[in-house]
Amino acid sequence: MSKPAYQRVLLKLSGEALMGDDPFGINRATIERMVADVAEVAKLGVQVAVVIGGGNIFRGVAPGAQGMDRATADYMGMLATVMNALALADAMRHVGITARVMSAIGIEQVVEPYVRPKALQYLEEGKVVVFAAGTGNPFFTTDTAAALRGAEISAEIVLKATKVDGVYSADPKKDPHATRYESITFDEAIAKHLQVMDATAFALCRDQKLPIKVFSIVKPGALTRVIMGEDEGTLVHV
Ligand SMILES: Nc1ncnc2c1ncn2[C@@H]1O[C@H](COP(=O)(O)OP(=O)(O)OP(=O)(O)O)[C@@H](O)[C@H]1O
Ligand SMILES: O=c1ccn([C@@H]2O[C@H](COP(=O)(O)O)[C@@H](O)[C@H]2O)c(=O)[nH]1
Repeated sequence: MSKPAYQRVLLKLSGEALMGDDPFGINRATIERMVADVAEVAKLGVQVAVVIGGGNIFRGVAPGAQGMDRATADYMGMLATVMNALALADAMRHVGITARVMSAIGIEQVVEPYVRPKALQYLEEGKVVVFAAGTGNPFFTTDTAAALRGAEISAEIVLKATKVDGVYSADPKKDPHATRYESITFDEAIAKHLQVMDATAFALCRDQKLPIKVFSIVKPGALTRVIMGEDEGTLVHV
């Protein structure tokens, strides 16, 4: 069998995708399927760090946050990602994966704080590290947290696992004529205002020469195919 194309990856899991077909929250079958995908690549010896979103629970820019102080709403959003991270680590434990949740916000009774050398140690020990609470700062997103943590841990690539199977010329959920790119440069994605990730995340990855692969978390086997370097999703590159 051929070898994985990467040794260390930063996997950004969409919070929204965790809902499955439910209107909000965490769908059990969906989280179990996602974790099975992660288990498959962890078994290949790939070091996996995860950043989980919070869109299935709360977003600082959601209608429910209207009238709230933005920073307060954003802290709520970050706390939502902590809940998802706990659920994810627990689901991993059920399938025999040792996971460690590290939070960018101090919440020591619940999870340990993010300490970079400790995260690197866990990865080298073969544990999956789940980064919770985004960057720890309001006015950012978990996509930016993925870019930041990916650069910090010297990941070879950021894998954005989402509900769509790549980067399109327009939001494929809104425009049926949108076409998918096989690859696209960071500058092009930013210039065209492609909303699949925020511009801050694109710019950080561009400056750090950290490629991003956008692919579907819903498509069976897609994560393993990406890890094996097979044709899947869209590569965003310098
Ligand atoms: N040009 C585009 N190409 C592909 N997807 C796009 C584009 N523009 C907008 N989108 C939308 O971007 C969304 C990205 O989804 P995703 O759930 O990963 O977002 P997210 O904000 O990172 O989620 P969460 O915050 O829950 O983690 C897709 O659902 C897709 O409809
Ligand atoms: O660094 C961060 C990360 C997230 N937030 C807030 O949390 C929600 C949920 O994150 P998503 O990336 O949208 O899944 C986000 O909308 C922000 O409100 C943050 O403030 N800082």
